[in-house]
Amino acid sequence: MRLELRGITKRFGSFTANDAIDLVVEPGQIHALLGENGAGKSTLMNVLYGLYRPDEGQILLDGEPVTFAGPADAMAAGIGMVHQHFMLVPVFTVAENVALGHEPTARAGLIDPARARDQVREVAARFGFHVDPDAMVEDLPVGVQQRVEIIKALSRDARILILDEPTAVLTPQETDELIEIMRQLRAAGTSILFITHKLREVRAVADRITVIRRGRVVGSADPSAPESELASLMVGRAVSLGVEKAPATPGDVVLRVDGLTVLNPAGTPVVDRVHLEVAAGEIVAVAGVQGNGQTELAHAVLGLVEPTAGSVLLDGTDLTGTSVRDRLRAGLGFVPEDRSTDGVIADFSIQENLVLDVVDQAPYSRAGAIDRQALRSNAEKRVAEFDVRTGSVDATAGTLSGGNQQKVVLAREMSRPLRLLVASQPTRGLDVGSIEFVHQRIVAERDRGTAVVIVSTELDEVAALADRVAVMYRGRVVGVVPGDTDRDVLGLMMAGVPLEEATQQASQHHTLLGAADLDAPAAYAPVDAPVDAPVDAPVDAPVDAPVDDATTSEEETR
Ligand SMILES: Nc1ncnc2c1ncn2[C@@H]1O[C@H](COP(=O)(O)OP(=O)(O)OP(=O)(O)O)[C@@H](O)[C@H]1O
Repeated sequence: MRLELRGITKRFGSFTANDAIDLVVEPGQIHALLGENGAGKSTLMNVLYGLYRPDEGQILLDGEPVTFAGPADAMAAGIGMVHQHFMLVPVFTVAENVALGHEPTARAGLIDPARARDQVREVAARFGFHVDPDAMVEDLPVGVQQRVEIIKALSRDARILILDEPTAVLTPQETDELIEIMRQLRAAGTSILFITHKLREVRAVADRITVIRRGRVVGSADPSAPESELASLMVGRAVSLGVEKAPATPGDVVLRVDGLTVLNPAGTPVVDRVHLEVAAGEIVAVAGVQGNGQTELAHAVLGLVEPTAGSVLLDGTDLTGTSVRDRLRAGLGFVPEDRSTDGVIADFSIQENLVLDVVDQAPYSRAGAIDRQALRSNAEKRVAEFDVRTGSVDATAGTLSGGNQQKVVLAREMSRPLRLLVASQPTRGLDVGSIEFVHQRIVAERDRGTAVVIVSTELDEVAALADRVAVMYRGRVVGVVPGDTDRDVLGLMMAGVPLEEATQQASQHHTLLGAADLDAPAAYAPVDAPVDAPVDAPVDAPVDAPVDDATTSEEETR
């Protein structure tokens, strides 16, 4: 099916998020949409999926103009969308999730299990990928849950699939698998609109690239163009894709984690006797496949989870029994891995989000009263510094694009005097220009004498920042290696291969995107941590309930 967007304009109040956008996607084409944070990519996709009504412009399918009153119309016309936050019901099986709300497999609210299973098998076979229809969604790794979302869209005969930053939450191996699936879909004639900030992926899979800046199409690019060219087209200036960094000059130990053990509710150790020391003036990356205990380790340092054994010391002081607030006040900066649940409060203004932990202190509070002017001038400074794209610091965080929400979290956590910064996936969702800036800031923080822990599944990020890398596998730190260790070696260690063997194997084995072939930790009990849990959709919610972003929009009342 040929898609044409003609002159699409979408405004939010006086702000124009999409400005007369023209775009053509040919049948069986993978069309990448590139653009800096806040450029208007998600807005455009939400228009195409019927979540927003455009103020001007037309959508044409095979030359015929169409209008969508909601996602149900878009789906009926053959458009499917896989959101970043999956909309699956965790306690349902794959087949039940695919059938949910969909005729003819679900009638009068009742799902016919046999037909639902057949449908999953049929779609999976048609497009050449595998998913067990009887598996419970909550037991599946993120990459497979995403595959379920794709099957769900395909089972509703989607011929144009929108993937909005689908790889942001995937491991390198899952990313390789998704790219393979995208190729199979293309071969079967499905068109894909692919939003990503990762230029390597664009170059690996896209047939065509359209670049959007400040709501307008600014050009198209050839997928074979060098990354540096794509990067500068995206942000409108030259971007250095690495970060300048002098060797670290570590000082005294700031963070000392000693024999730390955290159990999940089932009693399985998810952090298993971990020892780790991080000195002032160095960056230690904790690398690992998602779900190997990194999240819980970070949470234990923050004080969100109670360890069953071991201790966390900050500047020699045992933090056991101290609250999160005490730790933040002692100079801990914390960037959570999931900004939307733990990083910003969507209904609070940007100004308020920038001072969440310190609003009751000077200069923001005096004699019990909040100094609004102090809040505002702080926000204006931070927004300019971190290039948060917003019309006003009074806007709620929920109206910001994903990347700009992440910048608010970073600006808040990195704008007070720190002893220790623990940042999980600090640049998730950021465009290349913003990554450059944030990486420079993190290195500057190190050079100021802060101890920095980066928790990352991105090997590029680990390579860019780390002075040392602690690799976690099944709750244990299986090795601490220098920051310039080969990424294939790191990848293999992340899959549980000991350092020596990993070094040997790495010279023989390379995957599509240059990361080592990782095995998911199959024998490892699924971690019950709240941050890793799939988003709970209420069972009776309409299948196409809009995403969080959309519900905070002016369209809510539609
Ligand atoms: N519901 C809304 N109300 C007001 N403004 C909004 C709303 N949704 C988006 N915007 C604004 O529109 C602009 C475009 O946002 P959009 O989410 O489309 O960007 P994006 O290109 O997807 O960015 P990112 O790469 O950060 O995800 C942003 O400046 C954002 O603040």
